[in-house]
Amino acid sequence: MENLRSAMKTDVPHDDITGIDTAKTPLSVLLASVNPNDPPTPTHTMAIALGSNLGDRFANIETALRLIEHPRNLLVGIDDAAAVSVVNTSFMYETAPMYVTDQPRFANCACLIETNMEPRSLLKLLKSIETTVGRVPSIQNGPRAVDLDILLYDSEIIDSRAEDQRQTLDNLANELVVPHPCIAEREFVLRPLADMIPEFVHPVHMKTIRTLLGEVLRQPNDEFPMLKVTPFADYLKLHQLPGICPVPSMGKYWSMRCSNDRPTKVRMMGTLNATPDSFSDGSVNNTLSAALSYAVTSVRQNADIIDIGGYSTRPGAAFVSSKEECQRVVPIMQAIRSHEDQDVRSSLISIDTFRWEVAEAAVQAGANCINDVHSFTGPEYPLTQASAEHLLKMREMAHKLAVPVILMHSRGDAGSNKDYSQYKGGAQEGVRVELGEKVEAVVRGKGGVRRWFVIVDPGIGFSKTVEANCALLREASSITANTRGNPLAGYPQLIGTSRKSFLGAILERPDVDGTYRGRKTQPKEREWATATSVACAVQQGASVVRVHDVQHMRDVVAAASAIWSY
Ligand SMILES: Nc1ncnc2c1ncn2[C@@H]1O[C@H](COP(=O)(O)OP(=O)(O)OP(=O)(O)O)[C@@H](O)[C@H]1O
Ligand SMILES: Nc1nc2c(c(=O)[nH]1)N=C(CO)CN2
Repeated sequence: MENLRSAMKTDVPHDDITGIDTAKTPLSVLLASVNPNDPPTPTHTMAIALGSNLGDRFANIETALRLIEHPRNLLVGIDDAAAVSVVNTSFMYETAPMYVTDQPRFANCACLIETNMEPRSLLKLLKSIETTVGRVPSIQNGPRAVDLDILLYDSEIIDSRAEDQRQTLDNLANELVVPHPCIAEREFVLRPLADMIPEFVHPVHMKTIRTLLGEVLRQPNDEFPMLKVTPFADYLKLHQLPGICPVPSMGKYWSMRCSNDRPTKVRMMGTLNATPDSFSDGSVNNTLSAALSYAVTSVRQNADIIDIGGYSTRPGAAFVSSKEECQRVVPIMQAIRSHEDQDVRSSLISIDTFRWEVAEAAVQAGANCINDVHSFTGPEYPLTQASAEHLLKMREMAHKLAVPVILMHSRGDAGSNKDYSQYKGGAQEGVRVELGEKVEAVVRGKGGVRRWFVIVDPGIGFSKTVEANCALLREASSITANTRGNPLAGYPQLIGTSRKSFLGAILERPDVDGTYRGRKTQPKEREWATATSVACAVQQGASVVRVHDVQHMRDVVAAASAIWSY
């Protein structure tokens, strides 16, 4: 019988659960060389379902996960060698309450852990975590701050009840039944499991998780449909429990439909370059008041998030130290957070940086999300040992902060002498493989970033030819398509085309019959071309478009969303 551990390898090859090795790709080899001291693999793999429908739901779940990662904080007298590592997470979902329907919607997800603990001790640990997070006794299937269920323990079948008590589910209190007896009827459990172990064969039903999910989905259901969500962190409001890092409040979130992985609403990211050499707005925003005024204007024009960067990614941009980068962005975050207008003060902000120290300073100053054009490996390309070390540092920081991360495909900084023509299998396949490998390294293994915090970006305009940019854009939905073996399957996607030079290159071309000879454009003169590319991104199912001119692109997003019937 296939066990849980090998099921984890099904879709993407991995030697071990840390997500490193086997494929012998450059990044995996580099990571293994800088991270040789992983603890010996504990003996058991277990799947846990997490749910919450009271209080700060996503923060409750994050708190529970942190407590799971530190079992000795809670269990007195527990074996000193007890070890639990969260090694994989699902996406996060918002779901209609099942059974007792008159209660708030749930947040639901699942994780895989590796442990040397026995199932009974784990159940005790989970019950104690539920209490610590704030669960109080209530009606059966009623509202709760957090619920933690053991879904699977290797491929074992366990039932602690007496033989004659096993006919119903009425006698479960203080007992242990594994696999959890309700898995097969719960979409809110099967979807998260399918994100991680779709090919795992349920040891009782003898069907894969994918098959069980298909069966549940075929049943008629007129409930509120399950949504996939990205929660945002707010460091100005913290939940503090002894023994674990503070957990940010997570009241705001974006959502996608599970039926077609399209957003319930396409989000607009405004772009604020706090750099004197920015390619698109020169030094205009390079003062605190000008930056603040862009932020205020964008919020009033309905931007959903503002991306603030202090280090230009423009080809040939001057080096900026991390101290200088912080000095450029942190005061802007602080000014936004103390603005008199409540809408501005509470707007979502993302920090555009590839450096962990800048990201952390910005988040502590009020940024809600990290946007990294090098998807955690830093500016070097080809990847080196320093890239692998960079990834581990970024990952540790993002894991600790529990904030969303936008991971963009690029091949390092936009230096000279780089050959961008080589994408094995074409641009789509190249991005899926290269970005997919990094995303896997970020999400999987002990200390990984929760899957629900990752947004992917194909990196239009970075390390690609004009033709590759066009091809990526017109087929962007295939990058995150739910096809077997796609490491980017199901992730929300951000697309940034605004004013980029591939649009400039297109506008410079003469038309086919030569009646129009083309013209050179400044970035600001590419707004109509930008509109076309934004419409295409919406049509392709992008969750977020990154733009400069929020007011005009809002109309484009509204019209394109209506045409493609969101
Ligand atoms: N696999 C399991 N995971 C968690 N609890 C279990 C499991 N099997 C049996 N139990 C028992 O179920 C009892 C009720 O747990 P709990 O109050 O969390 O149920 P619930 O959350 O209302 O329902 P459900 O577990 O169906 O989601 C606990 O006392 C526990 O001993
Ligand atoms: N959508 C949803 N419904 C539920 C859930 C849950 O986690 N999600 N948990 C329950 C009892 O454990 C009862 N009903």
